[in-house]
Amino acid sequence: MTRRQLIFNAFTHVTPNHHSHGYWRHPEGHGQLDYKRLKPWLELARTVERGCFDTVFLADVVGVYDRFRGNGDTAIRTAMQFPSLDPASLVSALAAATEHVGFAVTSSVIQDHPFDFARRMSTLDHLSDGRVAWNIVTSYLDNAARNFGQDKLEEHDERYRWAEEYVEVAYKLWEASWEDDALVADVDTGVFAEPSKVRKILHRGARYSVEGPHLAEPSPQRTPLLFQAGGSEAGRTFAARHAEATFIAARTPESAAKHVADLRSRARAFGRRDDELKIIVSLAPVIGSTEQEAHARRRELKEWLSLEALQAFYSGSLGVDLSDIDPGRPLSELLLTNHVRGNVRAFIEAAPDRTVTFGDLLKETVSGRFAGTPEQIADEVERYARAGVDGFNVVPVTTLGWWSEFVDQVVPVLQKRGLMQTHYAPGTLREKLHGRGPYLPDHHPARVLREVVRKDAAQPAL
Ligand SMILES: Cc1cc2nc3c(=O)[nH]c(=O)nc-3n(C[C@H](O)[C@H](O)[C@H](O)COP(=O)(O)O)c2cc1C
Repeated sequence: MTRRQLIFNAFTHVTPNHHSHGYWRHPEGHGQLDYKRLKPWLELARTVERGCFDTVFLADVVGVYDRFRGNGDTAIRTAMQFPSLDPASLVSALAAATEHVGFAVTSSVIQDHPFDFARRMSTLDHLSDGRVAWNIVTSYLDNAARNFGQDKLEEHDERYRWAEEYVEVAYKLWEASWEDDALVADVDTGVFAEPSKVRKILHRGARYSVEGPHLAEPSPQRTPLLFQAGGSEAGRTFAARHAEATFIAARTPESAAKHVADLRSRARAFGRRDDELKIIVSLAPVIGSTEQEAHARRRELKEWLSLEALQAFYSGSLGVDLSDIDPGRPLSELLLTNHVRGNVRAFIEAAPDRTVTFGDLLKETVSGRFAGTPEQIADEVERYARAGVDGFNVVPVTTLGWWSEFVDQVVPVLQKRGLMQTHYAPGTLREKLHGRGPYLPDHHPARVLREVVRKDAAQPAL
């Protein structure tokens, strides 16, 4: 392969069930109940590093899924992304146990003040020697909004406008507050940092007013590597402008190819090169030593899925209470009714097989599960790579401890085919993924802000 090998993220969530809702009850899923202890996470990080994964990707939501039947009871009863712990708190421990693998932390713009958040990410970037990424999310749960002082979630596109200001504040702190040569630590003169080169950012915007300077000195990457997953018009535009890696929810290579083409043309319109935005899809493989074994295991695992938990999950993430859609009805029938609208209709229309029931679709959709031998899984990876995707969020089928199965059985096949790296490139996470320097390119909006802040700081104070 001429280009860099594909990206592989170990997709996980500090909770009993991330996407395989119901599997905490399965004998192989019990390990996930240890999500609140450090040891299994250290094992996970070491295992995926042994398999040359690019990152441990920590998903997060900051509320309970309370759209289904208008309350959070189902999520609470079925351990559906609940309870959950703070992902950022894990990272310094995982960084101490590893040397190369990166750590992506999900954090919503609705949850932390950007001043505090920027400092926390700079801290983690320092402590991990530049291995941190931020998954920028805008939240989709009303309960999350109410946890942070709002009556309900802001309207969808307004959340992306909010995100624009949020990243602007963070960028100013990361990129523009400290000049590269501000820190001198000169023992003879007693000057640690040069005050004229440590700037206030003087941000005044619709939601935030932040004086600065940034309390953390520049970290190895300054701005953490930027992940994002926007499916909507506003979300795709945001990804095309800011993200260095974006997730797309594609169920077939054909739909992935369309989405890739769309994102590439949007990114080009922002003056970005194609390789500046990596495009990632989910891969949730059930592994078998034969195809029959893999399919039998998949059928067996499917029995453990909790339909209720899935209804609660999709009600929350699609933003529609699905309790009035009979899960036993075939999709073709549902499409005939006017009752199913908006993104639920789009969700059903995108199903490759319309003869299945709605309940089956929910089960099939959890993470795009694929069953096969390691060779067949590698074939599937190749199909998506040919459609133009740059990498995969690998979703563990059962539990925290599942990773050794993938690393021991599938990774060697991927590596043999040149699809996955066999060793890590040196440097920060950004250097490993993008093969250029540790910082964002100078035309990225974060770097452009350096000049804006310099000019603002040069204005005489009023
Ligand atoms: C692979 C993947 C991972 C995601 N992880 C999270 C997450 O951890 N937390 C979250 O709030 N949203 C997460 N999302 C949801 C996105 O942030 C976003 O809300 C969703 O893709 C819909 O995009 P839109 O708001 O532009 O329509 C994820 C989406 C995808 C496809």
